[in-house]
Amino acid sequence: MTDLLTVEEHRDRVLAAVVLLPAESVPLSEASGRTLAEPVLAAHDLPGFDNSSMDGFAVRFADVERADAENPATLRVVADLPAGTADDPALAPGQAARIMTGAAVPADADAIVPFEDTAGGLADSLGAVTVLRAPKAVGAYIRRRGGDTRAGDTVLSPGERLDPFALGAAAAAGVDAVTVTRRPRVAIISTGSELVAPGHALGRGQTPDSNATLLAAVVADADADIELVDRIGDDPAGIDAVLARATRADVVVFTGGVSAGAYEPVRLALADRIAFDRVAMQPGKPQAFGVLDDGRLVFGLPGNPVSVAVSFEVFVRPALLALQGRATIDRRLARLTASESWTTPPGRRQYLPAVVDLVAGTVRPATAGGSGSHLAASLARAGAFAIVPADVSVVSVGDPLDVMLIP
Ligand SMILES: Nc1nc2c(c(=O)[nH]1)N[C@H]1C(S)=C(S)[C@@H](COP(=O)(O)OP(=O)(O)OC[C@H]3O[C@@H](n4cnc5c(N)ncnc54)[C@H](O)[C@@H]3O)O[C@H]1N2
Ligand code: MOO
Repeated sequence: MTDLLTVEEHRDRVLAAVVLLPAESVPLSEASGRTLAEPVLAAHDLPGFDNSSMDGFAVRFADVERADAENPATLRVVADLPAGTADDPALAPGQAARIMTGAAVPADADAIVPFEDTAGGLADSLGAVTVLRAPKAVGAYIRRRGGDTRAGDTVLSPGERLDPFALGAAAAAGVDAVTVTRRPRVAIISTGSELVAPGHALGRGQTPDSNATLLAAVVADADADIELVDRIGDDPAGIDAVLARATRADVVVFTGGVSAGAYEPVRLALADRIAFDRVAMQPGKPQAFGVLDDGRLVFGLPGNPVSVAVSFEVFVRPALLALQGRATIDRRLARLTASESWTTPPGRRQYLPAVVDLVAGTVRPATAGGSGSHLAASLARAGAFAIVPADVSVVSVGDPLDVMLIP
């Protein structure tokens, strides 16, 4: 028996094979979930002009700085400024302009008095205004030009995922198109003559193909496109046939058929083209990976459903994100305390489906009765994987652990 690879050794091999996907320009409306290939620079200052943050009056601070209820200051209202107006009315001493939130502040004004600090409020706001409370200082309630970002400043950096906040920032900075990497195209193929479609009545020895459904969801969640989802039996000839149907894919993910049995179609068909290894992790020990001559990355994940979920998180998802040029390819880790004890396999790092309580700072197994890699339904309870080092054989209550949070 050859030595087991460490998780890092296998993962490094996978990541070393990744070639960044090409970049393309897309409108913001089509950029959600894409990864930036070039920075987004502000096209203009933001805000683009000094503007009011309150509905009220643009005033000369010197006219109202001593105003209070006993000594109100009365000003003549000489203009009305809705948001969007290009007007810049002159204000002489003793004059004010009614102004709405977002409207440009006149060059002669240096403070805003909200309606709430006047005698008449909105109801009596054209003609004259009586100020009952002085603004705190020059600049009160004025949002300054460039206070958020300056023209030419970097708003978003390469490697960032365009989430809703990032898209909003790009739009606010005056940008309507972004340069992003192409979405990876992924083919998902379940292997196993025992597999039937979910919902199909089960005969003896048959099991629902849950891996394809799980993988299609996690692939989409990794901002990749599904090129093909297929299911084949244990005949190795089916492997080349399905590869021929998936020529547009960047990544092909097989599940099942990689271990030591007599009918292992992935191993039998691909042993001379990709590497079959054993990795010191549980679940997910048998792993296949390689690059076909045409550049497609091929993963052969162990067929057990929990093994598939873990293998995807540890190897496939980082590769899909690296293909996109994503700056962060790892899930967030939290350091949490075990609230139950459990035993773990010696010599293999365990990724245990877990329930976390981030408020209490605790983690416990999601699957009763240990870490069985076949516990597909119990996996639904997990929101994380507790990572137990290879040299630990028992986790005791109170032990600190790294926990991979999903998402
Ligand atoms: N003699 C040995 N036997 C096994 C070893 C070993 O080292 N020596 N490793 C075990 C481990 S660990 C795992 S994990 C599995 C992986 O085996 P395969 O990748 O060949 O997977 P299969 O045998 O095809 O399936 C395993 C298991 O998972 C079920 N399965 C498969 N595909 C699906 C699917 N799409 N949806 C739901 N369930 C699926 C399948 O029915 C089996 O029960 O090998 C061990 N054996
Ligand atoms: O390594 Mo297997 O994936 O433990 O069940």
